[in-house]
Amino acid sequence: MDTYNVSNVPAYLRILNGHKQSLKNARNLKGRPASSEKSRNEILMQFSFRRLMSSQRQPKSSVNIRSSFLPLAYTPCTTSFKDLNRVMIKDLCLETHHRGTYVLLRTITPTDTLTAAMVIVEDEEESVLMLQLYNQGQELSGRNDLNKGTVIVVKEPYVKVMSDGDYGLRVDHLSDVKFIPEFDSLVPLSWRRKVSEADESSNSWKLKGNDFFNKASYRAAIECYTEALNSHPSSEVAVATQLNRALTFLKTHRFDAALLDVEEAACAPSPSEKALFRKAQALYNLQRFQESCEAHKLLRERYPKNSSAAQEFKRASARLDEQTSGEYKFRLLHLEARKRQPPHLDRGSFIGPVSVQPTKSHGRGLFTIEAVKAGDLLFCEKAFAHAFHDAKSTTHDLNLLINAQSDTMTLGTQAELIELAVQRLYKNPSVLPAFIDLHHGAYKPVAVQEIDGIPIVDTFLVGRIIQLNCFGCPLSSRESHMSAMRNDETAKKSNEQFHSCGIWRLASYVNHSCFSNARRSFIGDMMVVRATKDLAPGTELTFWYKSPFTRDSKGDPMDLGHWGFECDCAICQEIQKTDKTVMSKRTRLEADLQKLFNLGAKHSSRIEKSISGLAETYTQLASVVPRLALWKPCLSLAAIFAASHKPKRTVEFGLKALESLGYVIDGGKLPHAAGTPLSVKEWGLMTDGVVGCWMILSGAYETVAPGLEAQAKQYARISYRICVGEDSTFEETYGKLSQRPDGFLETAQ
Ligand SMILES: C[S@@+](CC[C@H](N)C(=O)[O-])C[C@H]1O[C@@H](n2cnc3c(N)ncnc32)[C@H](O)[C@@H]1O
Repeated sequence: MDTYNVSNVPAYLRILNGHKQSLKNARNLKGRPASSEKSRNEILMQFSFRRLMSSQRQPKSSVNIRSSFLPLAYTPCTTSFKDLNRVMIKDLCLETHHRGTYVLLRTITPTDTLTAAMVIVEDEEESVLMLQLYNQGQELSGRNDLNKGTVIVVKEPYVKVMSDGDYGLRVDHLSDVKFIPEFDSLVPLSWRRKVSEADESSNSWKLKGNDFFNKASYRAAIECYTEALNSHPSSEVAVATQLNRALTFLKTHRFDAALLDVEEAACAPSPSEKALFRKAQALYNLQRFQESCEAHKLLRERYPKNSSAAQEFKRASARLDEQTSGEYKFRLLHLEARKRQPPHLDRGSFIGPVSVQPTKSHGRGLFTIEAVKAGDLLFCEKAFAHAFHDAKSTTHDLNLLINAQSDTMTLGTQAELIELAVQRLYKNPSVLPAFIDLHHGAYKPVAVQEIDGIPIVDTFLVGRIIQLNCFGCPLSSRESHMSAMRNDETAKKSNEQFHSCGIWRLASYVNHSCFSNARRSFIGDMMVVRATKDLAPGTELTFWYKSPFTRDSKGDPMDLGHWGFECDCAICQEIQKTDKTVMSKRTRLEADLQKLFNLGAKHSSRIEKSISGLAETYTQLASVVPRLALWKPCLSLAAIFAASHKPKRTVEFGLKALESLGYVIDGGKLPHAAGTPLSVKEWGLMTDGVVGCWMILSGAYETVAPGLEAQAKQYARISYRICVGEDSTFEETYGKLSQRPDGFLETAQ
C-alpha cells in the first residue's frame, strides 16, 4: 500500500530480467561441486580487494540504489542439531539444500557488510568459501561480534551461484546459523586460540562475561554468563550472573530472555533493586505497560530513593495512559518525528472501539464495536517495524528489492523492513504468534516454531507478510497534506508512493474498498486511523490500498492484483456496469475539461457546460455511488470563482464538489435562511482537497451567509483531523498559510 512498486518500469524490468537469467544459469549448474576453481589465495585477495573498494567508496552526492535479491523461498532447518550430520565444503553441491546436514566453519577474514554480512570461512580441511549471512542486523558489523576466528555452524547449507559467477554459502534464516563459543566441545582443538588451564568456576565465567560486556561484545558476554549458570554457581553468583545476563539481553533487544532472567532473579526472598528495575524495563520494551507500572510500584515501595526509577515509572505511566485513553500530545509527536532519526516514537498504541472479525467473503476484517462519528479515533498504532528513508538526506541509500518468487520489485526500504521484522521476531518470540497470524496468501509456513530452544522465524514468510500488509508512509501526513494543498503537481505524485515503510499489525486486518469509511495517517512510526463517516456498531472498516483517484479514466478495474483480488465496491461496480459508449464519453469530457482548465479562468462557462455533460454520464445518486470524475472539476471551478470574488458561485460549486464525493449536506445552499444550520447528513469520501473545499466554502459564506462561516470551518477542521491524524495543528496550518481564497496553502512551515 503506497509503496514504490516498480515492477513494470522498463529501467527496472531490465534488472529483473537480468536476475532471472542469472537464476536460470545458476539452476543449470545445480548439483555440481561447490568447491571453487579459484585457489584459497585468490579468493582471499579478491575478498580483501572488494572490502577495500567498499570502504573507499566516495562520499555520495546523490542517493545510491542497491539491489537486494529475495531468492525462491525455502524452509528453515527444523531438525534438531543432534540429528544433523556433519559434512565438509568439498561435499557440497551448487544450488542444493543439503537437508539433514551441517558444516562447521571458522571465519578467516573480517566482515564486509553490504546487503548481507559477508566473510570468508574455512572448514577443518582448509577449504574456503564466501559466507553470506542475511538479516543479521547491525550486530554482526559491531566491533567484536564477528571477528576473525569466529566458529559458525551452518545448518542445511545452500551454496548459490552469485550474479558475478562466484559461489557463496547463503543463509537467509537466522536460526540456520549458530555461533559456537570457543570453549564449546564442537570446536576442534586446532582452532582453539589457547589451551589454557583456565579457572572454570562459575564466578570466573561471570567475570569473563563482565569483561566482554564492558567491551560491548554482547554475544560473547551472554555465552560466558550462560556457562557460569551451567557451572553450579552459588545462589549469590547465580542471581548476580542472571542480572548481568538480563542487562546484556536488554542491550541487545532480547526482551523475552531478559524478562525470564529477571523473573528468576526476582524470585529471591527479597528481590533486588536491579532485578525489579530490569523487570520493569523488559516489560516496558515488550509494550506491557500495565505490568511495567506494577513492577515500578513495587520498586518504589521497596527502594523509594531510586530517582532514575521514578523517571522510568513516569514514562511507563504515560504510555499506559495513552494505551487506555487514546489521548496523545500530537504536537509533541510531530516535534519528535522531525527530530528523531529514524522517527521512532516512544509511545503506546491505543485500540479504540474496533475488533477483528471474520467477513463474509474476504477473510478477516476490522469492525466497529460501538457507534462512531466521522473524525473519531479508531486506533493509533505504533509500528511493529518501520524502515525510514530520509528524503532530505543524500547519504541514505535506497534499496531495490527484487522478489524472485513474485516477480515484483519495490524501491525504498522494504528489504530493511524484512530484516527489522525478522530480527524483532527472532529476538522476542513471544510476539511471533500475533505476527504470523497476518495474511500471507497461499504461503505454507513450517509448523515448527522452535527447535533446540531456538525460535524458527521463516524469513520468506515474513517477506510474504510484508509484501501483502506493508504500508508506505511519509514522515508525517501533515507534511503530505500541506504539499498536496500547495497545489504542487510533483509533490502530489510523491504523496501517493513512499520510500519509507512499516508494518502495523492491527491496521493489517483492514480490507480495501474504494468507497472507504476510514482513513490512515502517519506521524513518524505511529499510524492514526479515524472514521471518515458516522458508523453504526458492527460496520466493517475499510480504507484504500490504492486511492481510487489514481485510477485511469478508461474504466479499467482498479489494479489490486498485488493483493490478489478485485474490488467490488459500489464505485467499481458502477464502472463495470456502465455502457462502454458512456464510459468513452466520460473519458472524453474529462480530457476536455483538463484542456479548458489549462486555458484559464475565462472559460468558466464552457467548463460549467462540460461539468453538466459529465454529470449526465452518471445515473445513480452520488450518495449511493460517488461521482469521482466530477470532484476535481467542481472543486477547481469553485476555486476559480473564489479567486475572482464570486461567493455565490463559489458556494454552488463547492457544494457540488462535496456532493460528487457522496456528501449529503443540509442548509448550505443559497439563499440561506437565517438560523438554519449547515449540517452534513452523510459523509462522503475523504481526501486532502476536502479540507480545502470546506475552507473555500467558509470564505464564501463570510460574505453571503455569515452564520455558516464558522460551521464550514468546523467541518474543515474535522476533515483535517481525518487527513492529518490530529487537529491541534489546524489553526497553525490554515490560520497562517491559508490567506488564499481558493483554499490552497501559501508556503510550507
Ligand atoms: C492486508 S490483508 C487484509 C486482511 C485480510 N482479509 C485477513 O484476513 O487477514 C489483505 C488481503 O485481504 C484481502 N482483501 C482485502 N480487501 C479485499 C476486498 N475488497 N475484496 C477481497 N479481498 C480483499 C485480500 O486477500 C488481500 O490480499
